[in-house]
Amino acid sequence: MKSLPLHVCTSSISSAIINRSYSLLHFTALVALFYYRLSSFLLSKPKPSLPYLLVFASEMLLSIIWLFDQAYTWRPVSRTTFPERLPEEEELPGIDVFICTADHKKEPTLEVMNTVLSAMALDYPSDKLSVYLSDDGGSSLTLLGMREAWLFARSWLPFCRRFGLKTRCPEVYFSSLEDNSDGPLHSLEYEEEKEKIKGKYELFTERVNKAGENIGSEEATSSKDHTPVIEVMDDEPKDDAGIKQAKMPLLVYVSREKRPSHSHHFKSGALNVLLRVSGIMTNSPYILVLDCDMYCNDPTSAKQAMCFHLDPKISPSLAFIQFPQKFRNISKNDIYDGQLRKLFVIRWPGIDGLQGPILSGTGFYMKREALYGNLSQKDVLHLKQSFGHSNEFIMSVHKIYQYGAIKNTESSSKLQQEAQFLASCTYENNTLWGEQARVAYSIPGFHLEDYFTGFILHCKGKTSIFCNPSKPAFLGSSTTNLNDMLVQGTRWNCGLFEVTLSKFCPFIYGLSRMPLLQTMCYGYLALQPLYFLPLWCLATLPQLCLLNGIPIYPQTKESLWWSGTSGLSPLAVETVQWKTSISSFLTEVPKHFCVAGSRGVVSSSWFMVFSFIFLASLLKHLEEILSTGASIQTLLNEQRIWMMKSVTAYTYGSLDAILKCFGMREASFLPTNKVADDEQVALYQMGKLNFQASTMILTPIITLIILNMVSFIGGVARMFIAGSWNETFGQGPRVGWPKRLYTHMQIIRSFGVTALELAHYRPPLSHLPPSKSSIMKITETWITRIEKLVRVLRTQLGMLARGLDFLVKNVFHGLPSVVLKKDFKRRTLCMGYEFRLVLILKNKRITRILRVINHVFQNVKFRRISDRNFNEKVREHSLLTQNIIRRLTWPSNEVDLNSPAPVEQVISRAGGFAECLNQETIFVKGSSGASGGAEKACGSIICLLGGETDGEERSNGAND
Ligand SMILES: O=c1ccn([C@@H]2O[C@H](COP(=O)(O)OP(=O)(O)O[C@H]3O[C@H](CO)[C@@H](O)[C@H](O)[C@H]3O)[C@@H](O)[C@H]2O)c(=O)[nH]1
Ligand SMILES: [Mn+2]
Repeated sequence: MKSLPLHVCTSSISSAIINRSYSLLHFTALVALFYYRLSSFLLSKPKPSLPYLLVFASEMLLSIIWLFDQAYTWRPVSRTTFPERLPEEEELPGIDVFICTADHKKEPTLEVMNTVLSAMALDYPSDKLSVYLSDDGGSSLTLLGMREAWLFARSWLPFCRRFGLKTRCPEVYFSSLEDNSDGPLHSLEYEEEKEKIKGKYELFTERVNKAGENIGSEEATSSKDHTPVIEVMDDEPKDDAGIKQAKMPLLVYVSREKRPSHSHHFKSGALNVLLRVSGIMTNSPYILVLDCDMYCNDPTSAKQAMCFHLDPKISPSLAFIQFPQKFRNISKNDIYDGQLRKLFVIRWPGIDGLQGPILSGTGFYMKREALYGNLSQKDVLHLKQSFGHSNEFIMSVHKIYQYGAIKNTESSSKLQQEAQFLASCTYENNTLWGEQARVAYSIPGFHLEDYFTGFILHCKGKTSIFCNPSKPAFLGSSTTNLNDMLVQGTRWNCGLFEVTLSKFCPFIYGLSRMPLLQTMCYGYLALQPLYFLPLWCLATLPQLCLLNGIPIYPQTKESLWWSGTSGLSPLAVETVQWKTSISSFLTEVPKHFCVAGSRGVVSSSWFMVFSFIFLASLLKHLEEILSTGASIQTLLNEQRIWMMKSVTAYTYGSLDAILKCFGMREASFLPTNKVADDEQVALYQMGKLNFQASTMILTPIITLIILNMVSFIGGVARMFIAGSWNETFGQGPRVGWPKRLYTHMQIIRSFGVTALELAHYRPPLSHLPPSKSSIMKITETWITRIEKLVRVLRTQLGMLARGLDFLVKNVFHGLPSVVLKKDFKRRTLCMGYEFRLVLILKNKRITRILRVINHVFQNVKFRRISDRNFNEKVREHSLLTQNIIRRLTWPSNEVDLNSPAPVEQVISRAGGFAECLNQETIFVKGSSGASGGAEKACGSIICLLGGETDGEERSNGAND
């Protein structure tokens, strides 16, 4: 038994593979995008407009945030625990449960008490369990509620234990009784007992509610100004005399001292007080922290957590076990993404495979020692500096768990005094509380204690574990309306961004202390508030540009003509004259800049990269959604709420943080409203967005919606009226014949072109020295008049080609293959000279043309390339021209206009051939029907290459 593991960790290999391949692909595309952006920025004249630069910056920021997010997907794991293998109950360590409440109006006392009761009823030895409630409101109602809860617990806990209830939050248990499968069914004893308990529960609720009505509003000020109140619930029952009392966990009410002149550090302050007070009372080695609305849904969570804490292999560095935040009030549609799906379903299991999940505020079992920090070799003076002046507490820091001290009535008044001292608001002055470890709030006015405390712990080399059993361990209440959700989001993002702006910025403070991937995870959250910048840009700029007809992408008048020959039909590409500026640019800059040079020129096909990035991220999101069993609707909801959050919560959060940083804003923590409003809940359940929100929240959202609608309608209308489609979408693919740009087919084709480009990791002509690139300088109308083409080519080539050999060596050098394609259906023959030169000849008499071609290439000295690595098909294509020409009857299916050889093959090729493979293609189009156009074309090529032909053909193309 002992040797069996208490828990196992399974890493999901398949999803790691999917995630990593996606990341890699997407990353490549992003690099391509920046390459394009940068090059078109360098090349475009005049320099791009401000909107262009802003859009560029937005894309950069989005990509950086995306990159950090990838760390979460690197190594997702899941864990299983075996609580039945834990040691005997007597050997289990103690647990102190900390519950925080702050405001009895927003956090109904009855609900808080239900959380308290469910924690007391945890399936854990009662003498090892203690529950502390911190009441920041200092409300007499809460104290009264605690006393009542204590009384009710006397009946409730034995009932739970006796019948082994699985639901131990009384409210939930009684409200779901009809469909409750808990307890031994049909047992008369159980039914009887249940009715009795139900009566007691009703009595309990009645008393609490009545007290709530009487309390009035006199408490408003007292919540900010009162002495510490600490009360241990232990009144002995008088009425049930004779019945042997069941063991009960300790229950303590703590309301720390509050003074308007002191900062109280919100929840972190409250938790630190509990840490101290519990230290001198029970000093349990483990601590469970709960929000007041988060009840224990699965009583076994404590034992599950112990499966990790008690594993000697991992426990030395282990700081806490984090359970996911789950919510009882999520509707099926979950329009506000209240369940924070991405966080707890994707990110936390992901980071669990690294150093461990980020602390999430509630539902975690923390090792007390981890919060105290390094205690070794410290003298009393140091300890006092660090922990304050309570001797009792300093002793507790070193003491192991000692339960029962407070049962002794004599010492209990002393203890009470000491506890009050520990809960006073001056106790922390001139100590290290809030710094180092503890519950950290080193940043003035800081309230995001969870993220920050976890961060500090991880920086100290501690680890954490994410435990996500199928039965939710804890259930809380989520926000169910737009306003609350965005207010809460503002608070979180303000906190996150405050850390980013402080000296604890994860990129600086974390990087040297944590592994890179873990830092990236923290970094993602640190940057998340900044989503607001790109979203504001992208939600306004393109729209305004569309409306005003300003092309947002730089218009490149020059466009390199080239074509791809992937599986798609051969493309003809518009030729636009290169401007001399660019040509000279090309000749002047070093070769790799030539890449940039030609790149900007082919802006069109980069449309593909944009589409890829967009589609890939959507598809990945979809994959995540489907693989975790969520619905498509969830995807839509998440996208929508992300955009809404970006323009509101993230925006205000970041601004708040910046203002706080400059001391222009006071710290505040508005607890989330936990009182359900029936009307709101009804709307939420129906899946309707509730727009009853503050103007602060609504203004940006509505403004943007209107702007987008107006721009879209206005922009499209304007384009139709003015016919300025091309200008506006100047970035669209410029593939096709002149004058007939932008047909849908050409747009589709351009995808193929870009795909090829991507496959080769380089733009067209990038391999050529600038001087040779200029061969491609061709005038606009070449395509319509073959003679003109030839003339141009001749003049261009003439500069270089002093002879055929020279030409072959310098221009077509290293081109390994001739590619042929015969398309019987369209009756075309396509012949490519390693994609550099392709002839498309419409002809019925193919053999005749072949003869001509044969003639052309007879004069060329071909080299045979040696390449053992080529696969069969490519090898076939790599044969020299003669070989192919010799076989006048083609093997019909085998010879295909192949797509370019895969990059590695090209690279491995000897003799510099690697330099040469690319897809530049010259098309010569002739029609066989009309007066031997094909022959003419061939003749032209022959002339071009310096071959000899009969006079007729020559006279057509070579007059000048
Ligand atoms: O001055 C304060 C303010 C709040 N709280 C308590 O803190 C808890 C969380 O407050 P809530 O209003 O529910 O905020 P949420 O945004 O729902 O809480 C999330 O975010 C907080 C950080 O902003 C974390 O502390 C929480 O654990 C996490 O659930 C509640 O129990 C409050 O009673 C205090 O004790 N003192
Ligand atoms: Mn909450």
